[in-house]
Amino acid sequence: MTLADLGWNEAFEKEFAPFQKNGWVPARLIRDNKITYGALIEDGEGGYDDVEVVMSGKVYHDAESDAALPAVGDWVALDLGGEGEDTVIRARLSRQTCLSRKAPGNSAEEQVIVANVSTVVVVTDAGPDFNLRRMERYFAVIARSGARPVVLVNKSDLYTKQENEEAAAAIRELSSEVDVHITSVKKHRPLKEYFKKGQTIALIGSSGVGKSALVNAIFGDEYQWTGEVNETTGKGRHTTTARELMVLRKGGILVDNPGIKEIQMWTDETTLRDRFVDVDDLAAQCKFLDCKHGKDTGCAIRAAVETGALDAGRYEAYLKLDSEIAKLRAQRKKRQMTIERRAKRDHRIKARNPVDRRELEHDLKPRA
Ligand SMILES: Nc1nc2c(ncn2[C@@H]2O[C@H](COP(=O)(O)OP(=O)(O)OP(=O)(O)O)[C@@H](O)[C@H]2O)c(=O)[nH]1
Ligand SMILES: [Zn+2]
Repeated sequence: MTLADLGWNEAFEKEFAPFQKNGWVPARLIRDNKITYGALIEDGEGGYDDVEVVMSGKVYHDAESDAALPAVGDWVALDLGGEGEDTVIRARLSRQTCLSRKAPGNSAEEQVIVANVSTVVVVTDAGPDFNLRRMERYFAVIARSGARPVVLVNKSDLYTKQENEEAAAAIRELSSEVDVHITSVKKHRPLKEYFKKGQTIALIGSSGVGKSALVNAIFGDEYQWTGEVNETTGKGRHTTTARELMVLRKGGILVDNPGIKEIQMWTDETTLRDRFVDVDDLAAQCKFLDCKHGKDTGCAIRAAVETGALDAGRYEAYLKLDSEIAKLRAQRKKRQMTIERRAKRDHRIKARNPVDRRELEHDLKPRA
């Protein structure tokens, strides 16, 4: 195992040269804990070590926004420190790609999900999951990241050859950049081809399209990819020691991080809303701002249904929209963990600065 297996390349090497002179070592961040980060470094014996590291005050102060702070997937320069000292991130190398989304409630703020992703694989099917609008949104997110877009039209065994091919062709129409493959859990070779040494791969797509099944079909013997946080305990595999980047023995690095799911749910919600822009426009004309569009006086939506301007079926679907969105949001809430971590940034950052952290630990100690 070398740095190249972790995604290291010439451009990083070049940028790192001045740091090397300080005796710092390159490391890739694979985990974002509350207080620390997890990082992989070479162990000098052909393998790598998983170490807990903290950020230097300088790295924090130099960051102009949250998005500029080190994130999972970043390459950093580590100061290993002496006996009993913290291992400290002294610098973050430039990102070659960056998968991110806009933070909720603050469209100007960018949330970095994973840095230095080579390929984002969107999994869908030719059946109920097929939605070109949503696909466009995925493509927009991927294009912004700089990663390579790939789409798998999965579960091909459940649809006719023609259905699969039409779905694939329609997706190719959306983007000339994208590689589209027809796959099934029995025919997963196309996905496997992207797992090359040093390549970082993220899989995205609706629940139940077969992401876990595909990954398990390829790597099942070395890694059981559950794809989901355990619903009942809320803990699942995302414990403090979980790796959000999995280095696979056969080559490639799999992104396994709750933020990916965030992107997907946000995309779903926007797509859902988007189907009803015309009804939303009508709603703006209702007499009362809090109109429930039921028996309320002056409801512009009901009026449109009565005149036949709006289809009754669409009206029913629109009334369900809020509850569908509420359902999506409830799912999202389960992942609030990640977002809360970011909201507590200052506290956490403080905690990452070794000097401040000692103070903080002192403050947090129960008083005698
Ligand atoms: N027939 C058929 N079934 C499949 C295929 N791929 C996955 N499935 C089944 O679809 C179901 C859902 O698959 P998962 O791999 O759990 O889906 P996922 O995308 O990981 O879903 P989340 O973890 O909720 O995001 C499982 O019962 C799989 O066995 C396929 O190619 N063909
Ligand atoms: Zn109304």
